[in-house]
Amino acid sequence: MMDGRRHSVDIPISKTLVALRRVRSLRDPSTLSMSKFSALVDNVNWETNSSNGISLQFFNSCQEGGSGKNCGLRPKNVGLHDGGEDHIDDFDLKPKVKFYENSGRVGNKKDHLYEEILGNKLLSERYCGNQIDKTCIIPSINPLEDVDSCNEASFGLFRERTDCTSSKRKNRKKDRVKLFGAVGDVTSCAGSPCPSPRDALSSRSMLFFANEEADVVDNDDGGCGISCCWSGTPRFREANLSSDVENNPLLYRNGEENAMYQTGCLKYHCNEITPLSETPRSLSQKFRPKSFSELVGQNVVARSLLGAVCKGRVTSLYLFHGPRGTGKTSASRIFAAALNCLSLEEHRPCGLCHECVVFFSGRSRDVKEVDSVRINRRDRVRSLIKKAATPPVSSRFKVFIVDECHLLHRETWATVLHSLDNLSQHVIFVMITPDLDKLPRSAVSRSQRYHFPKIKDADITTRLAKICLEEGLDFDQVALDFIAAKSNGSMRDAEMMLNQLSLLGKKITMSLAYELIGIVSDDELLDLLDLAMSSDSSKTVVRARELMRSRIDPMQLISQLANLIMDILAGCQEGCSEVRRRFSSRHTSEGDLQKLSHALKILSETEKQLRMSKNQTTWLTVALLQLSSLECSSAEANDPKVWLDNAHGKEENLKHLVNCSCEDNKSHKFPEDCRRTLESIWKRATELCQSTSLKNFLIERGKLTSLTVSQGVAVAVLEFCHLDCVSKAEKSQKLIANSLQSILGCNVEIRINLVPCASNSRYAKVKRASFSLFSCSRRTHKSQSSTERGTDSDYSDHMSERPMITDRSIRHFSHDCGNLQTPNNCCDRSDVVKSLGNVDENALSTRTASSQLSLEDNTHGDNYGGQVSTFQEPENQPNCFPRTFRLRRKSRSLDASQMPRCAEPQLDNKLALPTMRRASFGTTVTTTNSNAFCNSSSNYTNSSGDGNGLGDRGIGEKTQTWLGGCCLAPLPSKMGI
Ligand SMILES: Nc1ncnc2c1ncn2[C@@H]1O[C@H](COP(=O)(O)OP(=O)(O)OP(=O)(O)O)[C@@H](O)[C@H]1O
Ligand SMILES: [Zn+2]
Repeated sequence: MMDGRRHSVDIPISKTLVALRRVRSLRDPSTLSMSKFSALVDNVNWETNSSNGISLQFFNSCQEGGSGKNCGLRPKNVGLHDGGEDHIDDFDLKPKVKFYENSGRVGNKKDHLYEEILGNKLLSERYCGNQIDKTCIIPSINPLEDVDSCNEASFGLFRERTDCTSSKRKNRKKDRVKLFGAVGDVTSCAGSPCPSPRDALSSRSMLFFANEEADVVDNDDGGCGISCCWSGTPRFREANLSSDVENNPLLYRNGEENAMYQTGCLKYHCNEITPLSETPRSLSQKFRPKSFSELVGQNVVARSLLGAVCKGRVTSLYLFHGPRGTGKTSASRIFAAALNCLSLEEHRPCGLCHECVVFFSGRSRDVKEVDSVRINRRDRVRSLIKKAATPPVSSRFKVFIVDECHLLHRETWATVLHSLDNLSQHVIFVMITPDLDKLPRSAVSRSQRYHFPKIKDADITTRLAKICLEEGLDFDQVALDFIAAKSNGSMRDAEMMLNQLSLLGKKITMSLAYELIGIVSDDELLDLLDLAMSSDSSKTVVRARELMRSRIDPMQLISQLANLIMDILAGCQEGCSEVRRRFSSRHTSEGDLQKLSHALKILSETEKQLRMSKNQTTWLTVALLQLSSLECSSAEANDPKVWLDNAHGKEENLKHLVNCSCEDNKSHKFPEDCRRTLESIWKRATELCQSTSLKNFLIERGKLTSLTVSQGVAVAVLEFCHLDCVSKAEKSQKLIANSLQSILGCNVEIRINLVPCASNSRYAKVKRASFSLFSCSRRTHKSQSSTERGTDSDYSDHMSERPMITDRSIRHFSHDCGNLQTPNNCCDRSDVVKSLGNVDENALSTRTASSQLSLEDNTHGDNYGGQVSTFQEPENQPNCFPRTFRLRRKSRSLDASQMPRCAEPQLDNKLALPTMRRASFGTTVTTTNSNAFCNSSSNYTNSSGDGNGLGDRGIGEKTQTWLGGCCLAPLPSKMGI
């Protein structure tokens, strides 16, 4: 059966010597040291002659039909001797180095010859189909055998392939001589704890005189790209394993088996391999799950796969997809092992049976991991299919695991899918990808898909704790929680982090984790967020700089801040740290939550900017500063209560800006707060104006009387006492808008009112009600009772200070800033003019007439000192606008056709002009003096007392058409100025 042959191959002497030197470094497989090989090399039968030739005698064993021809020693040649049937003799007598090549596979009949090198017992294994001859002990430890099959451990020195009895091989591998100086699979040697399949390429470096193509490309698979089987395990290394196994051919003892596949890994180093250590490279490798029960957080998948195995209901194409590091590759290997496990128990793979042992030791010939990049070549994929078509060597199934299968070309997919039907039932492809969308639909639909979701933090923590205990690592539970939270559902990431931390040799604590990972602690983060939201600009900037100067990457910081805010908004439920809980309990008001959600928006925008920016630190600082200048656009944010919540003690906070025009001020402090806020904003805005004259002009003549923030747009109402001032302001409106914009951080619409002062005789003469138009704020307006007003000394003072404004001239324009859209809801200019009675038409800017007349939202049922009529908006038109309101002086009612279900407004005859308040959920038309912020009756008197009011003139004869969903509100008194 055995055919020992002797071969001679020409090898340059220098290379030979180098090779031999390397051989000396080979280590003992039983201990992962190469001592045995050193001994072997020491005993190499050197034959030299004067012409610096060197001859080595090797034996190559081919089990089929070898001729036993000896290749003699030749100067400059290395003679490789085939071991033949008398190989033991050969072994004993002649060479000190012998290798046997097992090339025989005829049909289903496979004979394997194994030999332990140098004195170890010769073992042989014979396979007849899937029948394992009981005399067989362990397959394929023949060092040369699986160089061809690219799968198995090889202890090889030189190999001469020309003598292989297979003529096919002869042709293919002619004159190739290789040095295999390693324990382990030379051409694949991937995975845990050996390098991953991607590292297979590095195995090239081990090849000595090799033709690269022949080396890297598997010989048996014709270069199909199959890189290994169970690449995640070290190769067989136990020299005495065979003898152990001999006694117990089908089962290993637990410990041995574990030890076997958990030990050792290889390091490729300049053309040679030296074992790095006896332990796996990382915790991740060491603790790679080896059974379904070890697969954390993937219970459904595990149960389903196990069910398929146990019930024998397996299909030919599986697709494992899901985020990285969630166990797809591990599961595919476990699945492959389970499919071939010989155990009859439910618990499969058992890890004990022959198939399991072979598999986990990385020597299975029926489970292959395929390099999806390499397989893309047409010839390779064909070769793969051809290989798949051959029956399994010893197992029930031939399993091909294709990791990163999204890298397969369409054609490759097509070939694989096409051949699926033709392949036998025993062929199974397990495709793995993190991204299902990148696969052809046909592939997805034909496969059985298994989704591997992100692993829960709690599961990760438990696993980490277990690892720590097994590894004897000291740890703080919170640190593990933290690692789990940072690993984003990836067990691999978590284990990697733990691995890094464990290398420090200290107790695994939070601070260590922060330091190593380069992130900000919760304390620091919340401190920064607090500062940023408190509008303490300088401290915020200082703190942000400190953090970034020390260690933090702006992107990291921004993502941490965003995560933190999300946690707080979510109510700090799961796995939330104590410090976060404390923070969120401090920020419970709706206003705070609005502010936080707006902050989240800013951060997400900034993150995009950061990606493209080189100056990330600056952008981040800008973003942090913006966090304090938030505007809230939601209805809740416009709730006066929210406003009041936020107003106190934070004057400069932009939250103060939210609807400073709100008159729902049961707190008398409100107007004062509001006034101060507006003053402060106005001051800052004017300071930003570059022109000194404009600055002075604005400070002296202008006033910011209202600021309404709605839907991301701030409407600023400015007042000037003189028409000339108005004109001047109009000319500079862009500059003003820009200044305000940079303070408010949002689009600004400017409206300018002419509000003649008492001192201004020219305008004092024309005392008419003034109204201004501004965007609705969706806030409810509740009236104050006159008694309340009476006691409101501030308010009374304020009112008494201000002369009644009777001028009806309106200046109203909007400035389109950026993407601000000015609503198109315009009223007819002539109507406005008409409605204003005897107002000087020229005093109305054309823009006024074309601008939006707003109806301010109000809740149904509100009234203003008994003078207000309220009506609801149509049910089917909540919040809709533009709306049309018709006010008829004659009927003193709203046009019912336009306003269904509206109550008749109680227009006061004496009123000069109806002031429309905003409408959102309900629309209220109030008849009030424009100057009367709170509609006190005294104001009406004053208002009507001028005799120029509409009431006298009878607006009913004229029709006002108001289009638009905003408010018409009296401004001067609003801010209590
Ligand atoms: N579900 C899991 N249970 C236990 N360990 C896991 C799990 N998922 C991943 N790991 C750990 O992470 C390592 C990598 O896992 P694996 O290669 O199976 O992930 P993957 O999903 O295939 O990742 P990728 O898509 O990046 O290839 C394993 O060695 C193991 O230690
Ligand atoms: Zn088993």
